[in-house]
Amino acid sequence: MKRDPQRPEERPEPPPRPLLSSSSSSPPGEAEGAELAAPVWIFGYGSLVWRPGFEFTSRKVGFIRGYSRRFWQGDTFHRGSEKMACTWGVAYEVRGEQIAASLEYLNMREAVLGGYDTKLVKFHPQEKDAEEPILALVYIATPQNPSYLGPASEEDIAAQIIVSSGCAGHNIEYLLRLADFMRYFCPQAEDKHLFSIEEALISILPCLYYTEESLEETASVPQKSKG
Ligand SMILES: N[C@@H](CCC(=O)N[C@@H](CS)C(=O)NCC(=O)O)C(=O)O
Repeated sequence: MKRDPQRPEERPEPPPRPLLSSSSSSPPGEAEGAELAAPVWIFGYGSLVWRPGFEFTSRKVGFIRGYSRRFWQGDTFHRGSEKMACTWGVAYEVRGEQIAASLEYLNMREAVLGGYDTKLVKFHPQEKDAEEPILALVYIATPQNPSYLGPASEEDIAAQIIVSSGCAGHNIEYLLRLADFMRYFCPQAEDKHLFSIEEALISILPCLYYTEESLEETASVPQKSKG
């Protein structure tokens, strides 16, 4: 059972408006001048940040308000607050034929296999001159979904991540790639939960991160002679 982030607490959002209002009968992407049709934005905050798995036209780093990323979701397939919480991630712009293709792919990956619900949220691009927030689709796990594991200590979550892997790879990769994304693309953002789990994981597996001290300690330990 692996843990990936989802958000059990959420602020009541306004009822979602229809995502794609199209008067044409043909599916999105085949309508006349589909490339001129309005784009759809999809926000990722977990593996979608570093493994979207679908074709997109552009992407932006930014955040959504009212949600907190929590590793409280277990998954046996892919890798086993009321202050204004923010969750940072990546929003992908899809256009034309990318819309149907990405939604079909994500419905399987996120909803059918992952137990996530879909919601419309306001995405705030990180760019300084970003105008208005962008309406984006996000896949969110609620406590009612079958893979919900609920709150646990960062140490327990780290211990579970260490022993979890699945068809998409090891759960350690999931955690470390997400922590790296936050460090390099959103250094100003806080995510105590994520980095406490990473810290707990490194303290359990010091081999993951060699430090000067650990190398010196290793060197000073007398090697048992074979034989
Ligand atoms: N919905 C979140 C989490 C997505 C996520 O991690 N979903 C799992 C399925 S439950 C997944 O696709 N895992 C693929 C992987 O671990 O590479 C996001 O927006 O990134």
